Amino acid sequence: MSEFPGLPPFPDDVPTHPLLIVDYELIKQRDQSEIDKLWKAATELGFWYLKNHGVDEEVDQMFEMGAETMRLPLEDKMKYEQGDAGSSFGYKAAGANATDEYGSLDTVEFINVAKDDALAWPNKVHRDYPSTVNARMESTIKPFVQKSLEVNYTILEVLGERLGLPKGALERQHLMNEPSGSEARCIKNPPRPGGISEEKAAIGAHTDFGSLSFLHNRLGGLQVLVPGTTQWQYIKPIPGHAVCNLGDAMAIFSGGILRSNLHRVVPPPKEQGNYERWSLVFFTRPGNSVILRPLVEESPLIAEAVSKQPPGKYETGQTSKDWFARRIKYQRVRNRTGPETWRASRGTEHQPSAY
Ligand SMILES: O=C(O)CCC(=O)C(=O)O
Ligand SMILES: [Fe+2]
Repeated sequence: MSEFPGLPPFPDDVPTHPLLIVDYELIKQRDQSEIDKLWKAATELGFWYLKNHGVDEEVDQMFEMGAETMRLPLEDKMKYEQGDAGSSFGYKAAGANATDEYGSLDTVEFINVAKDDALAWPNKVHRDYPSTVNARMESTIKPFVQKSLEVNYTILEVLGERLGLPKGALERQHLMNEPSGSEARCIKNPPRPGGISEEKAAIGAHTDFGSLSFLHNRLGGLQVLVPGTTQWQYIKPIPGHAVCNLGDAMAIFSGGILRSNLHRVVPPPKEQGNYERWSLVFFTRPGNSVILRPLVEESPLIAEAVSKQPPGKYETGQTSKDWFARRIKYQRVRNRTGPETWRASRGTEHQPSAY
């Protein structure tokens, strides 16, 4: 099937950027040519499609959970708002984040559920959630989180091997029992009927903060800025194909061998713009105490890559927790004083002096 039921197809005459398609079943079997393909995608663009991941049913249920949550009155949702201190867990109202240095407002609502809260449920690690989240924590969110973790950890393990890291080296940066910023996010963007400029971003240009993002979407809107080009290009959603992308932590751990690429979300193209856009992401992020720096002592390949870069590049001096909190905090418009606030929220797309 090439289309999503009930939604108009992605228009034929809008250019898209083709991603490499990686087969998760073959990755699990450690098929070498599939791993070569994953490596090419991870080092060149940092984005790829992932098929045969086996999470489609849980994804559908997560979209139901998201719809139930977003239908709650705004005042109920605001009781669970993520706040301005640099935590992303909970609800984010539309317009809470800037999308650029001028302070333009984003248009999306998020419900973010911490992996730690989902796995510990009914115990609490980080915070409380709306009733619609609690009601589905056991039946929907926990299975989605568990399956997504399995997919992401498998991919990280394979990338770790290719980076020449000893077994378990990347896993130690993502210890399952250490609290982290890992989270499931359901995103709603309202219909944006024709006439609204494509440039009116729903989510501004950014790199992801953590290690690996596992994304599911049905309408267009996601765009990437391919290295060496200046034109944003759409990624076309394909049924049964998730989109995976690497975040800043993996670019840093690998000394820049792996790519954390800029992307953004704009209104879906043409007729698709008349529909609500829903997307769902699982973000795997390093443990809170992990210092973000290249793993040079553990891999000659990474040591060599770092030796070719300006000294200190990727030595952030920040823990994963602080890196993440900084990026979240300074994109909040309530913390904005001027363009410097936006710059303070940036990731590896900026030079170390901007960290
Ligand atoms: O909604 C999408 O397609 C992408 C969302 C995204 O980039 C993010 O939440 O970091
Ligand atoms: Fe993103």
